[in-house]
Amino acid sequence: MTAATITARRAFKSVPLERAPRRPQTPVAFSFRNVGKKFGDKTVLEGIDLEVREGQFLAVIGKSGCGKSTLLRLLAGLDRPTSGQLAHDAGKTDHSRTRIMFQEPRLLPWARVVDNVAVGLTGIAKGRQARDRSLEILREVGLADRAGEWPSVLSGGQKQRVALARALVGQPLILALDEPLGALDALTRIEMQQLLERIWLSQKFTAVLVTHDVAEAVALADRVVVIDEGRIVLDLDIPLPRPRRHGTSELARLEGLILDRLFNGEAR
Ligand SMILES: Nc1ncnc2c1ncn2[C@@H]1O[C@H](COP(=O)(O)OP(=O)(O)OP(=O)(O)O)[C@@H](O)[C@H]1O
Repeated sequence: MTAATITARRAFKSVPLERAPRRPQTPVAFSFRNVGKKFGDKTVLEGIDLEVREGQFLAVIGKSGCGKSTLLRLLAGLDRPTSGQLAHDAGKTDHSRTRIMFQEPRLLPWARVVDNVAVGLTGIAKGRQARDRSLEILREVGLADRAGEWPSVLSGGQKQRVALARALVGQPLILALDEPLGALDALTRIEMQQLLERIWLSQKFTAVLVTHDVAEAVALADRVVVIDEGRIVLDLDIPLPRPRRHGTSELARLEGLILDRLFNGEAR
């Protein structure tokens, strides 16, 4: 039996949730403590306890409307919890080193690609320095040769690469990803997953990916949490070596565990 199987089984035996100790030597990047969020009378998140370590890749999965984006917006400081506490490293609530990327690239149509990337350096660098850093990150996402073009001439996948470059150019500690690959075709999506993994491995930021795609979650993440009706109902380690190959039996097994929790509320 592999380590992944053992961890998965352990997580399932203890449904609704068991928290195995994780890399205790690594500092905490952020933590949610008993966080709740309401919109008017509607409770969207409740009793969220989540501690994520620096450099971890976390995927957040759940059915439409379960509160995934709301959780990410709280993390990025775009909204505030109604109850409980959210803390970043050293116990401070500091959103300044968190960047968020959405399903739509949200590029400025009147700014060239390099200037769109430099938007991510607002308040950090300007002029020549901003341009050089933007070009450097464009090289990392494979778009250095498109720096002087307008966003309108890029493909959907290329626009998302620019959005990724803009999110990363300021060297965030935490990158929040709200279904960033959701609108891409299947092949472009796999290419973007590989790019994201490569950059995450080299830059070592903490990644939090909201996705509907269970295969994407287990291919990319160190850990997957499943949200159902505003609560974390499964917290699963994915301790598999990288890079991971799509379609292996180990990944399929973990996908099955997550799908069972999503649709049946339990393991097979
Ligand atoms: N600003 C808001 N005002 C009122 N209700 C909101 C607001 N933002 C989100 N909601 C509600 O909170 C619930 C959770 O929304 P959220 O966007 O977090 O879900 P989600 O899991 O990300 O869904 P999806 O996968 O469809 O994007 C939904 O019922 C939504 O209508």
